[in-house]
Amino acid sequence: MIASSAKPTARQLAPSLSHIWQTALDTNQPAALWRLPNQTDKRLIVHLGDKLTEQPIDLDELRPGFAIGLFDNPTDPNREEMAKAFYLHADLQYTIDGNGQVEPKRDVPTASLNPLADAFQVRVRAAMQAGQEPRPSGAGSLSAIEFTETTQPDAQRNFEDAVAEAVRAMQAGKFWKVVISRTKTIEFAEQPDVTILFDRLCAAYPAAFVSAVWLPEGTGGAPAQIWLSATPERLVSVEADGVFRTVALAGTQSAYYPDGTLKRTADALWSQKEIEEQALVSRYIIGCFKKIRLREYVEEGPKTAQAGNLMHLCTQYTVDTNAVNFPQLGTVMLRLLHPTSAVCGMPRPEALHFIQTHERHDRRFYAGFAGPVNIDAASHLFVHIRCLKLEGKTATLYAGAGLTEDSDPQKEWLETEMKCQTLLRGMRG
Ligand SMILES: C=C(O[C@@H]1C=C(C(=O)O)C=C[C@H]1O)C(=O)O
Repeated sequence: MIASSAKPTARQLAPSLSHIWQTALDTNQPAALWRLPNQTDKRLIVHLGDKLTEQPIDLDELRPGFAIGLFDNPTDPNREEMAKAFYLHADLQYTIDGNGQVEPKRDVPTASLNPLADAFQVRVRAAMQAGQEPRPSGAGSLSAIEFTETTQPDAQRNFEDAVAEAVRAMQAGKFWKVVISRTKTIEFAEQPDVTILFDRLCAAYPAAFVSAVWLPEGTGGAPAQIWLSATPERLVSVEADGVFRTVALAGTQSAYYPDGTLKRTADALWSQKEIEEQALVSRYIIGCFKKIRLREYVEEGPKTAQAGNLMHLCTQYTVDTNAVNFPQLGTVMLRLLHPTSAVCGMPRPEALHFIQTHERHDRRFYAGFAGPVNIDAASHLFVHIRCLKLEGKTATLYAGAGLTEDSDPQKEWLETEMKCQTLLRGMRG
């Protein structure tokens, strides 16, 4: 017999991303996996210990972790309350490089968590020894992941009725903008490996923030679920050097001509309705700066930005928090901005009320916010759109459209279809 007992290399001994992710699922430990826009490294954290609860998101105080906040959780802008979110601590941290090589970070969690951390590592090793081969990393993975769309016969009519109703309310002067959303359900042939879907989205959308968040049963009283997204919209970020960023993103068109060729961003034409819709979002952000008497911000745009299969109008805002001596700006702006008029409307209370009374689904984390906090001394929170909720083999996709009094219900429906395509195309790989 030819000996096949060559010593395993260090590489073969290292767990793969899917080993660690699967162990988090098997042990009911919440986990978050993400890749920042235009970066190669992916990050994974596992939360050990206590059940997740909603907590105030104070970027200056929280220990490293990942926040995921509900849409329907606005704070009263007149009270000094902080935005709330479910918060996963980075008790175990891993970096996954461009070749799929996993590097654990040697930060020991707090002493009381050590036994849990050890037990987790044992489970990961057991998964490896059980012969679960680490799959090749990257979107090139050949495993077919099949899914079919579930037909929802009344979905289009219900959505268009809600749009027509919103248009009437805006023509009557009740509010100026509202974002109405709908869902689309798909059924996977078998429970998908989320790390493959995540890798595919990363490869398809290098400029997006891509994330997958595992919330075990009972988080916020809900069944076990995984939220997956590839969002183009930054809500609030504060870099290690103290630079604060946010964007006003709105207006949507396909990034392709009808014959399938890609448009250049410079060739995108925008209607008056879209220009006004985006200007409302910009005005809202500037209104927030005014409220806190911040004058020294840099505004760039609006410019056309490509987001996967779509294009949007985007204005970027940056502030040097060191120069203006305002270290809490990120925390304060998160409280003031969420939910922005890009996903809710203006004025916010009226738009929110309309959404709550006219949408037939609970948005949960759709149009909430998600992202790493105090990881490598930086925090990056994104508006949680272009997302889906996975429960077993069933995924619910969410997509919305910003409406003004000039909106056409059928066009808005098509816009939500295009937004659903971002994830559907990306996941097909
Ligand atoms: C609400 C969504 O997207 C938002 C709404 C947009 C619009 O109305 O044109 C554009 C970008 C996003 O700010 C979504 O993708 O579900």
